[in-house]
Amino acid sequence: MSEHYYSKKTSTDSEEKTWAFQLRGHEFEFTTDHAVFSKREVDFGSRLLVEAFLAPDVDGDFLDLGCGYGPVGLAIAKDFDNRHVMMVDVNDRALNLARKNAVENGITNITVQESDRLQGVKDRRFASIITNPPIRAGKKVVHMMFEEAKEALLEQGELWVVIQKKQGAPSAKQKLEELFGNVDVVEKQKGYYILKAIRFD
Ligand SMILES: C[S@@+](CC[C@H](N)C(=O)[O-])C[C@H]1O[C@@H](n2cnc3c(N)ncnc32)[C@H](O)[C@@H]1O
Repeated sequence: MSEHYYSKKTSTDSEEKTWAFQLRGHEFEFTTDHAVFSKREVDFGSRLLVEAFLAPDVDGDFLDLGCGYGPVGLAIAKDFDNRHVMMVDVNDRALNLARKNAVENGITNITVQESDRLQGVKDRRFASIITNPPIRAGKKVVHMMFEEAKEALLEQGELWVVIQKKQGAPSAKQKLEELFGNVDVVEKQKGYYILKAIRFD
């Protein structure tokens, strides 16, 4: 059976690598491994998302949905140390790396937890949900994530998404418009779109 970064269990051999990367003006050391998304450097889209992100007006925790080895949630947790960042993923290896990367970078205002979409954090509400979604898991899964994200946001909470035009940015934008009644293209670079939708009801 083929193995993907969105699989829950990872049987591929482990070969951890550690490298440095700067995000939001902070120097990080990330450890990554086989069968984890973007293992050689921080993905261009994730970096664009992290750099574009602004805290919402509303108080509350943040959620990094599909955290992988942790670059998005950890960079945001570092910069907003008055907020708590919940980081979730389905992939066990990614979750363990995210925990390790939090420790190695001295970041404590986070919780790393297994969750299929938002099913594992059903009782929680967030001020911002930030995601580089698992395109390869399919449009149905990604759009379900958007639906569940809307329900999990506080009033005036914000959903931030990075998605490439060729991987479905137009249909993601349309889905967010339908769900939230608003969507903003915060940034566009090299075919990557940063979309933001605000929960008003
Ligand atoms: C495009 S990657 C982004 C990873 C990480 N945020 C980064 O920037 O490197 C999407 C992530 O979503 C995770 N994922 C796939 N299906 C998921 C699901 N049903 N629920 C939660 N996370 C999922 C994958 O394991 C993967 O780590």
